[in-house]
Amino acid sequence: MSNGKDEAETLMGATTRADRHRKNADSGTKGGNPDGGTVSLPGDRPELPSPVTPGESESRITGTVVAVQANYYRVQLEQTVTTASTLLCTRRSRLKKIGIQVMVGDRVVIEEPDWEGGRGAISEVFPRHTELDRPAIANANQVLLVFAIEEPTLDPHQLTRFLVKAESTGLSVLLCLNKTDLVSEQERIEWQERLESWGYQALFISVETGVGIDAVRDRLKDKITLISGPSGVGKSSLINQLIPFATLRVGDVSGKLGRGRHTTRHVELFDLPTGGLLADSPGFNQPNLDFPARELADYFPEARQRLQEGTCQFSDCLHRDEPNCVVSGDWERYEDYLEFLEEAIIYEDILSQQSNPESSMKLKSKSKGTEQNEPKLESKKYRRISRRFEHQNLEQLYQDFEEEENQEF
Ligand SMILES: Nc1nc2c(ncn2[C@@H]2O[C@H](COP(=O)(O)OP(=O)(O)OP(=O)(O)O)[C@@H](O)[C@H]2O)c(=O)[nH]1
Ligand SMILES: [Zn+2]
Repeated sequence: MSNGKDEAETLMGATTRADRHRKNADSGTKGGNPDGGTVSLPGDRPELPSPVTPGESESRITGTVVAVQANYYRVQLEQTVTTASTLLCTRRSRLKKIGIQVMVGDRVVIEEPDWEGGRGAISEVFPRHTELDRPAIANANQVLLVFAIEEPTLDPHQLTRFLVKAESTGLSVLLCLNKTDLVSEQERIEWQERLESWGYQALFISVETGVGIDAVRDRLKDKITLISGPSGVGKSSLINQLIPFATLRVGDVSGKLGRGRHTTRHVELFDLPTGGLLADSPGFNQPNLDFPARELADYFPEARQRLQEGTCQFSDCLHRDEPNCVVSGDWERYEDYLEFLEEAIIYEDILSQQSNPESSMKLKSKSKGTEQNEPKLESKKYRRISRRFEHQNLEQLYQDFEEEENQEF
């Protein structure tokens, strides 16, 4: 953990420009998504420093942005100055001028607090340890992926898709299997061994009986954690256990209000009584594989390990049928790898069409007589894509266009 003095010297807005801001967020990364949003870390996934720190010795008021609403930022304070634990803040126009955005999860400095009115102004933003695009969140440490072992029956293919999506964030992945009360000990052990062969030490829990909840609590302590998983696995029930007396807030966290078309990138952080913050991650609940194909192997621990132990003959090997490939072969999820690879290649095609406006974009008239490029949809490649995949990607593309239009920056 960096100390306050070091951080003060590199505070964004104090000494840096907007591009430095991005560079800070990306330091220590390898590659990342072409949209620049997702941070990728090296294969061995070192523990990220926790950005949720106790109060600093300096007298400055610091806190963490827990929600963004229009141009207001709700900041949870690190110091208890009065009884107020949060302030509703604006962003200093100086920050806006130099292009520094404020995200949920950012650690910030607050000026001119109005304790009675519960207001303040964000004057500086600390460098980010991580930065995700979807959902938009800074400084997250890990993804808590929740699945049920029964009701719904655990589907290894669906689980793999969620795991790959979670791995693609570059954050640590913590897998949690709920509803163990519904299966025999034998069945639980079989799953445990299977998941270990995939490279995961899963936590087996039952929200119903309370088994394993303390272990989850322990793993979330002092971290910023994104919770993810399909419907009905017990995420809301787990959150209720982790944040007592927060039923109303849990309603928000579980995303029932937050998964609308225009709100999918909004995220809110909730305080864990044992320290740490928990965020819903709406973007992961329909896990599109929206990253370059060559990155996919990094998102399978089994493939990652093979690549650490050996080297493929071709440096650009996609591990399909190339000769002398160290990844292809006899491991359980290799078929999933091959299937996802095709999907990732299609995603790359879509991206390259986007970046080549002449061939792939058409001008569409917008309101007030303006025109805008939009992707042509009649490409042959599109016809080969399954309808569901096509629909999801287009929806995302359109959403991105809309959001860019609406952005104030
Ligand atoms: N038997 C058993 N049932 C559980 C357990 N945890 C949750 N459930 C039940 O599973 C159902 C779904 O739980 P939720 O917490 O709503 O699941 P969710 O993941 O939040 O679902 P969405 O809100 O649709 O995303 C509820 O009926 C819970 O009572 C458990 O450990 N064992
Ligand atoms: Zn290979």
